Amino acid sequence: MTIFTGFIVEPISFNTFLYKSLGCISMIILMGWLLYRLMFSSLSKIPGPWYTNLSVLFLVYHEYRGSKRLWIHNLHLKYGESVRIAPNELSFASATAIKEIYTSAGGYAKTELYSLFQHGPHRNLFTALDKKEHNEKKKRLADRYSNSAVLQPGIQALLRDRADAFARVCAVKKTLDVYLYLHCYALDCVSAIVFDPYGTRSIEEGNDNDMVRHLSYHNSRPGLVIRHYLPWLHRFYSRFDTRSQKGGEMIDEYAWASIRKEPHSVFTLSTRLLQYPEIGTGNMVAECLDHIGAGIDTTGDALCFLMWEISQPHNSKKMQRLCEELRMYSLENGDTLIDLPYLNAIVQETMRLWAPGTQSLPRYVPDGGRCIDGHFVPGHTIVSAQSFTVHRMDQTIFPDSEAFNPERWLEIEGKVERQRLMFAFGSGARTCLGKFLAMSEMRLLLHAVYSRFRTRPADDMNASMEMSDQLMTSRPKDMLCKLTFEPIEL
Ligand code: HEM
Repeated sequence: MTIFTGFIVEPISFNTFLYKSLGCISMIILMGWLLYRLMFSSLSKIPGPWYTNLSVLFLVYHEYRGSKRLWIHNLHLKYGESVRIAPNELSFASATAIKEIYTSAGGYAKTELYSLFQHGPHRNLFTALDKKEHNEKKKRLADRYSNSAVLQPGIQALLRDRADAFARVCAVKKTLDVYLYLHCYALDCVSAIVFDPYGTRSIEEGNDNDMVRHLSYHNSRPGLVIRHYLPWLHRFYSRFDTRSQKGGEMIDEYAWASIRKEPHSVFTLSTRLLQYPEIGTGNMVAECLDHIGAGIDTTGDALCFLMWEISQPHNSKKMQRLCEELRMYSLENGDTLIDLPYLNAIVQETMRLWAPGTQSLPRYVPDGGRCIDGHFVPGHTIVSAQSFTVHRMDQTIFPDSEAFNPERWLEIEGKVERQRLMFAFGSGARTCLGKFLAMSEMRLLLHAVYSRFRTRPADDMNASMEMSDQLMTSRPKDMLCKLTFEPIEL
């Protein structure tokens, strides 16, 4: 075999010729593919780093490492409110995009990422992907968590009882790891709404407390990412995730035992589910577990960030103002605290900065495509917004947006714009079912603590309170937050 290389004709073997030809062809295909991806693929015109045109691997890498939230946030700061984060995936940060994606008629369906939170074969309210199936489930359950339901005296008494239990521990221990005890508080509150009178008492009782210890220190993110992208590998990987498995077994056992007990209080989730025996006990238990799971880390972590922040010396005036407002209300006449301006401002600012559901809530663009923020986006593209960015990016609406400034919520000017950008509980048909419960839990806990104590970081508190990410939520990095409680002098 001979081949021309310039002007010299060299003899080469057939194999060399074959390899060189294959190499050339592969190179041409690769160049063509790169050119197509970079110049002509459907999302290539949308701003974003060039490499996100090529592969989803960059996104997966950040998801696995737990750096996705900050990676996407920095891309938004660089490229603006619309950013391409993978060949088939976009992130948005404007109020108009949120309205289109999460509330528009016809709706955008949740992606399969949510299936990771399924309990065995059971699809629940949170994990239902099909819109019709979701509507049916929601019709059954929505009134359990409406604002008026949560504010009724029976439920308020349960939440107050749990908040008082928390304050008693503060009084006795004086220095407390609130990360653990706020998770206990959140579990005790949500399990009461789900199963009363069989709610947990994890603030005081050893076995329930142990359950929280197993549930609240897991590192499920890497395992979930592997399960989502490489399900076959997960069987092997999950063997190392023993701590969350043990917590899972304990809470499963608790839920199965509680649904079988009788009677349940009339306002509970279990009472409502038991009215539909056709759905089966397995589905009922799975639904209850979902709500309990949704209510522990979220409310617990939000309160933890809040108490840490307000305990900082530079926030002492804010704490003083909160204490003074709360001390005017004894709660004995059944006050729900819903109208206290500074308390509400503190909770709102906490939800803006540290609402634990900080990350992207992914949805599929419906068939035929849609226009989002002036970009045509083809059907089946994954689109999302993340509250972490939405709550920080627009400095005209949230000036000095990284600062904890509850006072901003007391200003009349710009109120509508601020509210329009609040995305802590999601938006539209899939908005958080437990948001009124969570807000009430937070208000009552803050009353129980700050009408009696001032707090400061404990002398030996060296743990990091940086935000650290799980798959869709964020929590304090070291999962330890030691505060010292000093009784307020009368
Ligand atoms: C600070 C506390 C909480 C935060 C920040 C929070 C956040 C969220 C967010 C962002 C979503 C929407 C997910 C999406 O659209 O993809 C959601 C959904 C949901 N949350 Fe919460 N949540 C909190 C507390 C709770 C509590 C206490 C419960 C207990 C009942 C709960 C139950 C649910 C349920 C059942 C859904 C699914 C709703 C549906 O798909 O129709 N959440 N939550």
